[in-house]
Amino acid sequence: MNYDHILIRYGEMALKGKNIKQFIIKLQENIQQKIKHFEGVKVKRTQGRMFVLLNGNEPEPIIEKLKNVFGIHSLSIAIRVENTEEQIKEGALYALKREANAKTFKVTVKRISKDFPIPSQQMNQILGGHLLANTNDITVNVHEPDVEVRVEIRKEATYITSGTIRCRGGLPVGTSGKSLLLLSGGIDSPVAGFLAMKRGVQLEAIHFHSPPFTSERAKQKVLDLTQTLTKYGKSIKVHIVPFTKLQQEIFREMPNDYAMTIMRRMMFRISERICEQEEILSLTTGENLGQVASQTMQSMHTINEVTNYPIIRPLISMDKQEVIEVSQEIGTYETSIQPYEDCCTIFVPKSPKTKPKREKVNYYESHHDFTPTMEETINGIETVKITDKTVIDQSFKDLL
Ligand SMILES: Nc1ncnc2c1ncn2[C@@H]1O[C@H](COP(=O)(O)OP(=O)(O)OP(=O)(O)O)[C@@H](O)[C@H]1O
Repeated sequence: MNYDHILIRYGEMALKGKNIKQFIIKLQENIQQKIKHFEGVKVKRTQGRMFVLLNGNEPEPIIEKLKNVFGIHSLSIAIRVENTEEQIKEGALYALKREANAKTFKVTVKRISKDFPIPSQQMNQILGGHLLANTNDITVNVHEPDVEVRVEIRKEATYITSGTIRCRGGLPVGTSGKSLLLLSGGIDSPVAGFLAMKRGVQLEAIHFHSPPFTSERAKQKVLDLTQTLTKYGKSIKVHIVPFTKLQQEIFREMPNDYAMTIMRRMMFRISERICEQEEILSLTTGENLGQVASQTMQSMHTINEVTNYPIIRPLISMDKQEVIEVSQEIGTYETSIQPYEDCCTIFVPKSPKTKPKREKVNYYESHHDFTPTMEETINGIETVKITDKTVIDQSFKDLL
């Protein structure tokens, strides 16, 4: 007898009424995609649960992958036995004995298929007695057991587990549409992307760079961050915008204290063009309230004016320290703190307006035609698809 399945629970998704089927199919697809490199592994669905059939594979490396699949609430290693009292007893004993350090246990039986003749409560007692009789130094504790042996008697078979691993929850990536993440090399925007993905959003990313003021390393850092994000979803397309000429024109032609606001408006305008081209319905940024001049309420109001697209700002209510903690946990922090320049910080004027007015910005913009440079910039955009297998190093630029 051996653990041969991983049982997957999908919490919040169970609340989605009529759409549940579509969510479950997407979750199954995403799981299959993440573990397709393990030979013989299969993902199966039954009522309210999903199972990974291990087919001889060790469970641990597969669990490591599954922990990062949004939509999974928790999982357990399971053993599948036939629906007979003897088999279930044997399976429960195996599951309990695997927990070598446990001093107390509890059995919880769920009889989902009424084809099985013994009611749950009675089966609880039968199994509790069997486990006590066949083990030493372990007692029952129904309130705070070291281990809970869970027995689910289903129509096709019984699944027995003895531990629960909490996962990230959220919704399967791809069930909430696509968003374009404005990705800098900083700490915040990768976290924003991660949190959007957690709500089922599939990402593409856009990065503005300004060579020679920003280096090849700075661009590569963004690709590295993107690759880390693919751990939590699918491959991600990154659109790299050559921003130098337009930025220089903005800073040359516009009043210094309004240049940053106008630059941000250009970033949204260009992002919108990518959205149209890629059929993306929203933008996602790492903006927060009140951190810097471009993130005051007044500033957001003025910058937002140029787009009708919804802007998702997952970090809006978070403290910087909270954002840092998430970035450390998801593995983007160490890359984000590498000291490479960002186009938006290189060109920042000494004293940008913290309360830029819409009328003034519109007035300034109407006195200069940015269209030719804007079109040239858009024509120069390069797109690269990053998967969790993409090899990114200095020579990567040759692929662009
Ligand atoms: N070079 C860039 N390319 C794409 N998006 C950018 C770029 N620079 C900034 N952004 C977007 O604008 C948001 C606000 O940037 P800003 O530099 O004001 O704040 P930040 O807190 O330093 O953000 P981050 O830590 O993400 O760089 C970023 O979170 C990101 O979404």
